[in-house]
Amino acid sequence: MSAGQHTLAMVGAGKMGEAILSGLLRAGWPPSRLIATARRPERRAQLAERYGVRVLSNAEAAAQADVLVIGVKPQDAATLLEDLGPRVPSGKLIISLCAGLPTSFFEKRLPESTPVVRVMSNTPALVDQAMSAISAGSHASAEHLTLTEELLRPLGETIQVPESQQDAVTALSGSGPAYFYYLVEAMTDAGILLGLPRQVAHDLIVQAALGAAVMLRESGEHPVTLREAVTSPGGTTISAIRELESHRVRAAVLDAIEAARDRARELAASVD
Ligand SMILES: NC(=O)C1=CN([C@@H]2O[C@H](COP(=O)(O)OP(=O)(O)OC[C@H]3O[C@@H](n4cnc5c(N)ncnc54)[C@H](O)[C@@H]3O)[C@@H](O)[C@H]2O)C=CC1
Ligand SMILES: O=C(O)[C@@H]1CCC=N1
Repeated sequence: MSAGQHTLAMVGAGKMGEAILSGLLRAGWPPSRLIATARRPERRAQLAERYGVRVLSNAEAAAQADVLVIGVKPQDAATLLEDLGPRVPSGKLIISLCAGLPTSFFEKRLPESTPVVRVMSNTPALVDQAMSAISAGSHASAEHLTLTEELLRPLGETIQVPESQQDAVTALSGSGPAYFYYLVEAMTDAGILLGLPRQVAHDLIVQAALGAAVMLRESGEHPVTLREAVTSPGGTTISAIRELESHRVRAAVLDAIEAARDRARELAASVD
């Protein structure tokens, strides 16, 4: 069955859920085949008004949709499934967006043999530039993986990874946009330090980031080669690079991303 015939429920439609729902609508999904659930009444009203999707209870969503995407925080997943898990009818595909939680976490809380696919996406789904990494649980078939890829492809790139790599993917790519925003904030502050108006500094950095990203993707060159092309002998860039090196920024990046990977593991350990 192709993605075009399914009804999808976003169970816990927060930031990621909204990014995915809005992307599916942009890709041509009719609102009648999309369902959202949310805890707060104001959020439920907002989703119905903003997107025209059906906003139902979790149990109604599980009954009516054939693909259930779990978009709650990892810390809320056990509570959600305690109530919902036993009520999920057989034959549904469960797609989890939850950082850290293994497919086995869901499998043990759902009716036997329920197929579960684990996905780590990221917020650039809002502009169809996500990277969604996909792994099969023990009852998910190649068809379930293909269907999940079809669902997510309008939102950006997709890649299949072994589930053992998902915590690393989460640290690198799920959280990745935040690292770039953090760098943009810091670089904008540097522009202000040097006397530029905030908006000018912001615009300069955003365009530099965009240009660098497009060059990385389209040139196929190694980042070192691209950086060397900017770094003139005796010029300005090497003076900045020397400071970055003396502050051990590369080591800080390695440590930061390892800490994010460790946190994904902790989230899983804390809920079992
Ligand atoms: N925000 C991000 O950049 C990314 C988040 N993720 C994962 O996506 C998931 C969602 O993250 P966000 O969208 O940032 O969180 P969020 O807090 O914005 O959204 C979660 C939503 O689930 C709702 N919810 C919680 N319990 C519920 C229940 N029992 N029934 C119905 N709704 C319920 C909350 O009210 C909220 O609206 C998390 O598991 C996170 O690990 C993955 C990749 C990137
Ligand atoms: O910070 C988090 O836990 C989520 C998962 C990846 C990105 N945001």
